[in-house]
Amino acid sequence: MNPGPREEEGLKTNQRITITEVALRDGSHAINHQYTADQVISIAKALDEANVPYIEISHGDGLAGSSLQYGLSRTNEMELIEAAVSVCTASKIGVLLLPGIGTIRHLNEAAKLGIGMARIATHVTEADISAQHIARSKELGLHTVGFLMMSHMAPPRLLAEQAKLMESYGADTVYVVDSAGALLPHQVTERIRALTQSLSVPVGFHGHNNLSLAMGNTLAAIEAGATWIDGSVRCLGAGAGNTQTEVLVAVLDRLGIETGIDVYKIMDLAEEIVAPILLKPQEITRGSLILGYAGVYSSFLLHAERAAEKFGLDARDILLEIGRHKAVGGQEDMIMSVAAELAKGKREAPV
Ligand SMILES: C[C@H](O)CC(=O)C(=O)O
Ligand SMILES: [Mn+2]
Repeated sequence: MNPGPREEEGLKTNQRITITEVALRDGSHAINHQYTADQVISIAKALDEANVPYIEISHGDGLAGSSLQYGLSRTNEMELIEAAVSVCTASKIGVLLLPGIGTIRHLNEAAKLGIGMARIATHVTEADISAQHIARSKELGLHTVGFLMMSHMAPPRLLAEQAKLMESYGADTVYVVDSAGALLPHQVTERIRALTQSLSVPVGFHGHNNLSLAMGNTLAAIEAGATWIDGSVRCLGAGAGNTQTEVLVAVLDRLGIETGIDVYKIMDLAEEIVAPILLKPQEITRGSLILGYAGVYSSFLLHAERAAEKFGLDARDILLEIGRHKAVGGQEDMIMSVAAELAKGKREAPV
């Protein structure tokens, strides 16, 4: 393939970027956790053939997320992990674990299936609850990532302190996670810089495209020193999805930044294997736009749309109210109670 002219200047990095594909985990939110084993096998196999280094698979809310609160999975995630491991030769399978939703027992179980990475995710100010999970992941010999969610809710200095805690527990990489897709490029730069200046381990970035900034933010993150980047093929992630992997691979190739991923193969799998399973195209709708605008967790979108239908409300009003409450991941139950309150207020409002 002729990649065309490379950019002369490029970004200020000569580092290789390690990409983690998250459509099989973050994308689970967008399809109501309905992945089948056949879908996971065909996507994982194609990602492996495209030479994607890491593929994350779990319920959208991490190991053991399948529940009434977060959404029931169609297929047991351990079955999905096992199936993916069996078809991958180059790619390593990773899992996400939110302490309190998943436990050490789930991590042990996934490790037995042959995963190569565990990402331990906490709210941005709660890194201290990750200590034992990070330590266990290291004992299991896994590449261990600290994943600081809702990073827009903490200023750079506090974020760096939390990242430092994760590093002290043994994390091999720490991520700035823009769960709400609310960060603007300069805010990504400040946050990534704060981490690269205070950590010795590599820094990663996970974006969401709710404000159409996932790609711009990712490039800002790379320029500020992030070397681990998440993407989802065809934007198959919560809300408007993540940085679109096949586009990112092409952009980085144009910039002369090495990912090791085959550009044609990643484009083909996005088009031929992932696009057909989408419930609807991943675009920025008024609902996903509000997530970024109000700083709300991307996975709350479908929950809010269901609540809006149930109570005859506009999902945007629910999401704005949730944003005012500063709800964090795990507080999905708040969506229904906020909706019930709004509906009550509407009924009682003087006419
Ligand atoms: C559990 C969340 O969906 C993790 C994530 O991808 C994010 O915070 O963003
Ligand atoms: Mn996400």
